[in-house]
Amino acid sequence: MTPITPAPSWNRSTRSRAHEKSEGALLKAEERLQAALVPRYHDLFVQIGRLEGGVKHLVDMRADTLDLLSSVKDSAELRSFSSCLREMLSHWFSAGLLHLQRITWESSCDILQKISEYEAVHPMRNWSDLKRRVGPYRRCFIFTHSTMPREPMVVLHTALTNQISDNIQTIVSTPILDEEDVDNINTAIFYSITSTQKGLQGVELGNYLIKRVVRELQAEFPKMTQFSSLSPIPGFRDWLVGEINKVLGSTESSSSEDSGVDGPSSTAPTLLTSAELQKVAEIAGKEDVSPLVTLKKLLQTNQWMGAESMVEVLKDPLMRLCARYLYLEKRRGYAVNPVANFHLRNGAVLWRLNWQADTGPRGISQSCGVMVNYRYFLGDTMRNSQRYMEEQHIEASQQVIDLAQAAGGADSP
Ligand SMILES: CC(C)(COP(=O)(O)OP(=O)(O)O)[C@@H](O)C(=O)NCCC(N)=O
Repeated sequence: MTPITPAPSWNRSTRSRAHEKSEGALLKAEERLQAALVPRYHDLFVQIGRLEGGVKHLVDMRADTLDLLSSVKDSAELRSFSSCLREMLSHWFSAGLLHLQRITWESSCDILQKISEYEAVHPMRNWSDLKRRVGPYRRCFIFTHSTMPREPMVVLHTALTNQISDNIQTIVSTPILDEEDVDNINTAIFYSITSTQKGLQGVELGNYLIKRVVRELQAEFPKMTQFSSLSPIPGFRDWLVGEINKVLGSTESSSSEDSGVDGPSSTAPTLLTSAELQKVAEIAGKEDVSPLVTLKKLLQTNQWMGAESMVEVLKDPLMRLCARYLYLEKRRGYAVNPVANFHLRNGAVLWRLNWQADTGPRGISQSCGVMVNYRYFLGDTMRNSQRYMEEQHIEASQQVIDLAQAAGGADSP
């Protein structure tokens, strides 16, 4: 075999110089292309951001853009405008530029008033409610930003307990206790989080705040070992009514088409077992009406809560269907429920469904009174978040998985 003779040194250096030159030219061309792709309004945003009140103006401008996007048909230009703003705001509102502040009854009135007004999850009825939320066995933390010093950007309410709460009434309606017993605290329950600036949607301030507060609480309570949310399930009741309509619609269409072949009703999603439906009809005293029609009306009017026997018979199907809604219903591969998507993005586990956890009118109307614990196992959050974001994998407890699988197993209505 002919030995490969190395090229003379002058060839090698010439070749490497030519290679470096072409590399350099390529990099310059790439920089020119990147600059050309930056929209002109990007430089305008930079100028505005440098002005007094400019960042707040850009936050409000993005909020207006999001409102526009929700009202007009999908506009690529508007979407690009919004994502350019979001990208810049995410730099200006990065974790290192946010200031953590604990709110107590001694905080200034204007901040306390905003905490009350911004509360989006469990609205406060009066000053006593507010005092309870910042008093013993409670922690309220906010992020502020130097461009809006007296504006809570995001608010997190936490209850300090000795177990993972399964009921919101025990948190927001308990009498104000005199003082905390540190030995009685080993768990943090995140029961309300609200991002107050619509223009910062997608900047993930809530995610930053939860992680920062965990560190804060670990420092204050070294014995704290459990971190979990107690979250609402907005949209579950409406989703369930939609599923009932699908079954009713498919039953009507299959009974009207006398094709003799399995119509949509044989593939319509199963909701309740025949036995469950029969009990609903008996208890409601509507045996001459389709049990699903009766159930739909009971759900839409919250009347099912009026009879203990009805509550009992609906517990199993509603828990099954809620697990299916949270664990199996997806939009573009991710959880369809926004609160589930938020906590799963953070790396939490879909850990436990709680029956009759929120029996107030709001809880019954939005989720048939069911609430969910998204549990933060600190050593696993990064992996869980990565698996959710990259593989759409939802980490869930066996209770949730069993309930969701049972939802698929109920026989046809
Ligand atoms: C759930 C929240 C806090 C998530 O906010 P954040 O972490 O900033 O996520 P994103 O809005 O940037 O995607 C936010 O969506 C919100 O305030 N939702 C309404 C109140 C609620 N907790 O459902």
